Amino acid sequence: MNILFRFGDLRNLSFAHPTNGNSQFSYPSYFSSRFVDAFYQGNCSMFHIMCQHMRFQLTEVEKVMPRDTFYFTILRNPVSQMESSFSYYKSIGVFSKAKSLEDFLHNASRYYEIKGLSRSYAKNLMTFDLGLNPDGILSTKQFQLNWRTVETVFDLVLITDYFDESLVLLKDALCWTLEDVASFPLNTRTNSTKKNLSEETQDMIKSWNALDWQLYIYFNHSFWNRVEIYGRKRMQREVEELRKLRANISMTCLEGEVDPANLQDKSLKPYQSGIARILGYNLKPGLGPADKLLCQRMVTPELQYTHLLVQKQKQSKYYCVEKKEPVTKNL
Ligand SMILES: Nc1ncnc2c1ncn2[C@@H]1O[C@H](COP(=O)(O)OS(=O)(=O)O)[C@@H](OP(=O)(O)O)[C@H]1O
Repeated sequence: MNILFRFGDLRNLSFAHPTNGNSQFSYPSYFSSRFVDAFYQGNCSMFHIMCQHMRFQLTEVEKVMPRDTFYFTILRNPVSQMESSFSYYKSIGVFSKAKSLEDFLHNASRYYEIKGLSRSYAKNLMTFDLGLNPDGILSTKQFQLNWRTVETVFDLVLITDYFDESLVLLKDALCWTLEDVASFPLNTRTNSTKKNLSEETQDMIKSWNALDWQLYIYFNHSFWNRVEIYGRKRMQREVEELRKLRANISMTCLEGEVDPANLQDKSLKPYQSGIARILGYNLKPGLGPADKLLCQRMVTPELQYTHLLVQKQKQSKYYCVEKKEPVTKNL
């Protein structure tokens, strides 16, 4: 999200933000155009970028975004995702009574309620967020239906586990530069709040999240097909370049990644959730004004950056993107 925020911020592009300064579009409800600031108020017809948390619903997103919008999403291995989700949302509804992730998995039918408000965090989270049914039947046809829906809607599906390769494919698809996608990991947890999982627990997570697991396997495969088409050597070269660039920016900007208690600038403290301790960054002292702005933006957490962009957009009286006529294709 930080990459999109910075790209739009630098170019004064307009963002579709959630109403009332929220960072989510009334999640876990399905996305609705009513949840978009300015659009709801009728001040602005179209936006350049929409990237905040939502449960995706194409028909409503299409009301807000231009016809030629590029849609992309990112999937993650459901095993590490569930471990992360449990630590982020341990204190709420669905996980609150479970003594551990293992306890939750062993007694899932007791803890998980299909109508529960926080159930999205506990089962097939990606399937849910993509607007599909997380409690769907486990059949080959259902898996295929999910793959096909996702690949019809999204122009590009990235994989968190290959973050740098993903960034290279993204910048290529959008005709951006490596500078545009150079970024630091954000929302990283301290090691003490990460848990190593046994083989047995990993297998239980895969079968509990079978719809996500099938999505992940399919798109992991299609991701590497795309890399093949891009060129393995070319990919390797560009990933190396990206890592060098990140290392250089890090030398300029960062003193280090630290526990939130040790942050010098408290305004850069990431939101802390559940039992997770989310790390932040201390910037190098004595940065010049231009470097300071760039460095600060690169480590500004999601909630604070959203607030900055909302304020900026309000002051500029909502610059809008013209709604273009639909392109009729010969089908
Ligand atoms: N660059 C990069 N490469 C690989 N992984 C990364 C990167 N940046 C963030 N992360 C990991 O993503 C997890 C947080 O995801 P999000 O930023 O989407 O969080 S949130 O949903 O907005 O709360 C969180 O995972 P966990 O640490 O396992 O919880 C981050 O560590």
